[in-house]
Amino acid sequence: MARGNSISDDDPLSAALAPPPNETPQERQEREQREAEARRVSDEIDEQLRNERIALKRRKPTVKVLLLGQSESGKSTTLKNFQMQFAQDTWTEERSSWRAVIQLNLVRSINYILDLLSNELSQQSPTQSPTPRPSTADVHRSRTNGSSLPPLRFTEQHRLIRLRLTPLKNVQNDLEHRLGAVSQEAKPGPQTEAFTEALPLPPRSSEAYVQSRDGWRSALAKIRNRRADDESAKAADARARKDAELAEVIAGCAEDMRALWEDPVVREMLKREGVHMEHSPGFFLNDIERVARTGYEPSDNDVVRARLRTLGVQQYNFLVEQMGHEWQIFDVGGARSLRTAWYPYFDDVNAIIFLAPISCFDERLREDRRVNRLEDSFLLWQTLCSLKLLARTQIILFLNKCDLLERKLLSGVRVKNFVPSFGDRSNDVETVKKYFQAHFKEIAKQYSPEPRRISIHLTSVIDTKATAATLQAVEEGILRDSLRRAELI
Ligand SMILES: Nc1nc2c(ncn2[C@@H]2O[C@H](COP(=O)(O)OP(=O)(O)OP(=O)(O)O)[C@@H](O)[C@H]2O)c(=O)[nH]1
Ligand SMILES: [Mg+2]
Repeated sequence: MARGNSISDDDPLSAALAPPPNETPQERQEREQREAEARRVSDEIDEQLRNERIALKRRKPTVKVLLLGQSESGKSTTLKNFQMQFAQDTWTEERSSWRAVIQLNLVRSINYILDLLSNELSQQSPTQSPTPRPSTADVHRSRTNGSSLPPLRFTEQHRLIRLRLTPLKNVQNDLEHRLGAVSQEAKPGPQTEAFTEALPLPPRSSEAYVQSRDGWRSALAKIRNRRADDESAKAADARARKDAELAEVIAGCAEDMRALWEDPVVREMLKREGVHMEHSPGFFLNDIERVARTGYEPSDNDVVRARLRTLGVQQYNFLVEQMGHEWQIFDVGGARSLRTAWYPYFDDVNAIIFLAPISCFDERLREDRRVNRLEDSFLLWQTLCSLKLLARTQIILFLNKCDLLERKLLSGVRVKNFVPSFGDRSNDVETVKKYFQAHFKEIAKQYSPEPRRISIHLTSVIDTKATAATLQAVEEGILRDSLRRAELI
């Protein structure tokens, strides 16, 4: 090919690409062949890139869901339900790791009762000074001690049971040590300015966002039956021996634990203290015989009732096979001091499932005993609804713990004593649910920067069968909404 007029001799690139001036016909043919080959390869690459782009467009986008709500609202329990429904294999694999958590939940309840008992016994014996009362933050209390009642009739048997159950203190320490920080509940701390807000402002420095990914799944990994990748055979052996030892101690205490829990004087003591063990998270006192047996294997129902708090942010990915979408669910810690860690997840989230435990209308936050738990949920909901960043994010509201709400109302707790605006409405479960639901709806309507539809579900997420149906509806709703938004874009 001769040099064309348009090519300037001064252009070094054109000069380099131009054919040599004295090209023979043979050389020209070879050059043209080389150029044709280069064009073919280039076209092939273009075609490949085009196909990849089309495939990428066809691939279904990842659906990101954030679970939010105060501590003990049921976020991790909801995640467990998702796991059970959409990731059966890992669920089954992880199930036995919950044994230690359930043992700890049980032993902790017993030790709590023992502390109260010790206190009562020492008051009866003039030679001993009373032991400090256990923290009221650990269980749900609603009444104060009645001082005009006849004294409780403790016997020698109570002292013996208390003595025989002493080894459970060490069992609790051992289990807490092995599970790490997640096994400790939030303690009421000094009420710093920052945490008096339902959703504290995000920290200025991005460093404060550095979150431990050390969620409950890594705590479980530490106590797996099988050997961890980085664990020596000797260490795994010692761990298995320790597990067996703890299980033996717990099994040895089973009879006394049952006797303590079923004892009428102890029950009366709990009643007078206003302690409702059965409303507390991680309640296994009605399952002592089964849970304390050596070789105990947790059931699905046990696992959803087990309590282990979330500290870091727990991410869980799974594929919803029928739809072919990958789902990423983020489970966060709900205590006030942990809520600043939520902000980085607001950016590109498809949907938020907000859990409000409506049975908590008569309880206070563990981390700040001045704050009513339902009031905290209302405030948190209001703050989330009003965030501009989330104005177009789909929000699904779970009014959770309906089973506990029903039990509480049936036991005679009156809503109007804790929520004055409830007034003289009937204290039955349907009226109370409707009232709370209307309140959440009204807040969303009043504070959302743009009109939004909120889908509300009345749930008891420890009921895995009912929750499976709810999650199916939630999943379809989220996908429909995400697709509709994608089309609008
Ligand atoms: N009875 C009853 N218990 C529930 C329900 N939902 C959750 N729980 C129990 O409440 C406790 C706390 O639930 P979690 O799921 O750990 O709460 P969370 O919101 O993850 O709490 P943090 O990790 O502290 O933020 C657990 O023992 C659950 O089994 C419910 O609907 N009914
Ligand atoms: Mg949690």
